Amino acid sequence: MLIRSFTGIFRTVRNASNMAFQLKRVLISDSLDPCCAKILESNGIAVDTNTKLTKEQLVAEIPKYDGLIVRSATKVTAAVIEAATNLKIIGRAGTGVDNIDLNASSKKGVIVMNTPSGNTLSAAEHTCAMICAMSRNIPQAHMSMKSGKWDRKAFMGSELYGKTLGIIGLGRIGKEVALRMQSFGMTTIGFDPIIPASVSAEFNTEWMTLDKLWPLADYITVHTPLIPQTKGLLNDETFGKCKKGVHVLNIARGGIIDEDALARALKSGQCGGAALDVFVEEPPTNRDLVDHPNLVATPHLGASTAEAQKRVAEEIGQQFVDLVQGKRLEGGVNAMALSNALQPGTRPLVALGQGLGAVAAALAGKITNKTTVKINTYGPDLQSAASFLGAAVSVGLLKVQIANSLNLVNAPFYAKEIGVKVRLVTNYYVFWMALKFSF
Ligand SMILES: NC(=O)c1ccc[n+]([C@@H]2O[C@H](COP(=O)([O-])OP(=O)(O)OC[C@H]3O[C@@H](n4cnc5c(N)ncnc54)[C@H](O)[C@@H]3O)[C@@H](O)[C@H]2O)c1
Ligand SMILES: O=C(O)[C@H](O)COP(=O)(O)O
Repeated sequence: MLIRSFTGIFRTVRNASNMAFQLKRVLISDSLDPCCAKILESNGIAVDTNTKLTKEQLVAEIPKYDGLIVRSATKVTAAVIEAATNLKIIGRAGTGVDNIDLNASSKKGVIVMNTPSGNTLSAAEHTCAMICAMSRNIPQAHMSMKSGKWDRKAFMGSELYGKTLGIIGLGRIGKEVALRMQSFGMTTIGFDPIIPASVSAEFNTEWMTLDKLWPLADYITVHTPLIPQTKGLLNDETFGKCKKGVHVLNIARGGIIDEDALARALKSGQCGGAALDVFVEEPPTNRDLVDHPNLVATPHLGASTAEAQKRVAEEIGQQFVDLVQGKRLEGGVNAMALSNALQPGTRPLVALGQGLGAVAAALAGKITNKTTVKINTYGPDLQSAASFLGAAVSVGLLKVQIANSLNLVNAPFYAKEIGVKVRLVTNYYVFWMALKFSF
């Protein structure tokens, strides 16, 4: 019995040191550049693409797959995740993961990963295009001409030169927007709770609190995720703190600017113009807002360029392959522990912890709270080894003693090998084992 257990242990140890991640079949349920499927297939992963699934069909189909790749159209709800009996990983070819139920994914042990920088430049350029379009009424003038008119009076615009652009959210896109609009002669100011003033100063943007920003900005653009702290950031009260005629943009996520408050501000003239690429409901049902003459709208096109789509498709495909091959976990949204576990310096210790965990599991039932496990290791970092071991045998039954031995001073930090001797002293027997982990 004990011998059989140890055969199992050695198998587990071998798998653990590979850190391999099996994926057989992936569903791509939103429209993606074909390079993603090619990357997966050339690495032995079967791919089905079906961008027409209804909610119900997705729930019915998902048990066939151990991987799913989406953009923003597919809603990966708790119902989908509950039905997904084989799902291990959800990839988002893009940035926002608000269409994926992260709680349900984490509870089920499903990794969610995104490709947060592949569409940054496209979204930033789209924002700048919207600022220009809005300041010169280009869409309205275009529509007027298309309807056969030649109206040079109705579309008087205003220069951007000398105006102030308030940027809320100074991350990847916010920063690129700042740099581009400065070339028009705009002064950029901004707020972000994480990015400090010293960092925003590096891209010539003065950091300030929102209360200071509202009355200074001629244009306000939001580049944050949609989270409880940013939902309705622009609302009746904050519009009231802005300059009369302020122009606002949302290329980030529907709802950061409260749509009803925006409709009211446009009606009263408190808001002189707005540009929206994203909506609370997509497609939007609030026609009063969409049809307002001072609103410029696009149907969530921020990332819709050939370049961005190629980048995010390639990135998500490669990220899946890297994980399958145990190389790294890039873009993990809900799996920090696993991302860390795949770092080169940590991998040997994780493997050690897994191996020892397997030892503990195999001995479960044969040990009591009187059992002492003495572990002699040689390798780079016994403290970490000890903490991984602690986690691995957190059954609470073992008294663990870690004893240093052999050549530790000269051990390289990135070990190629860790050796461990486990001495189990139970009520009934004393047992020695020597395990060696190679990487
Ligand atoms: N329209 C599109 O097609 C499109 C394309 C790409 C990204 N996006 C969206 O754009 C947004 C920004 O993307 P990113 O890549 O720049 O993200 P990012 O993570 O690089 O930057 C977001 C910034 O928002 C800041 N932030 C968080 N809470 C805040 C708050 N309460 N007030 C002010 N700032 C706050 C964060 O600290 C962070 O610096 C996301 O919502 C993303 O989904 C939209
Ligand atoms: O968050 C994102 O990456 C953007 O909103 C793009 O969404 P899309 O991939 O559906 O165009």
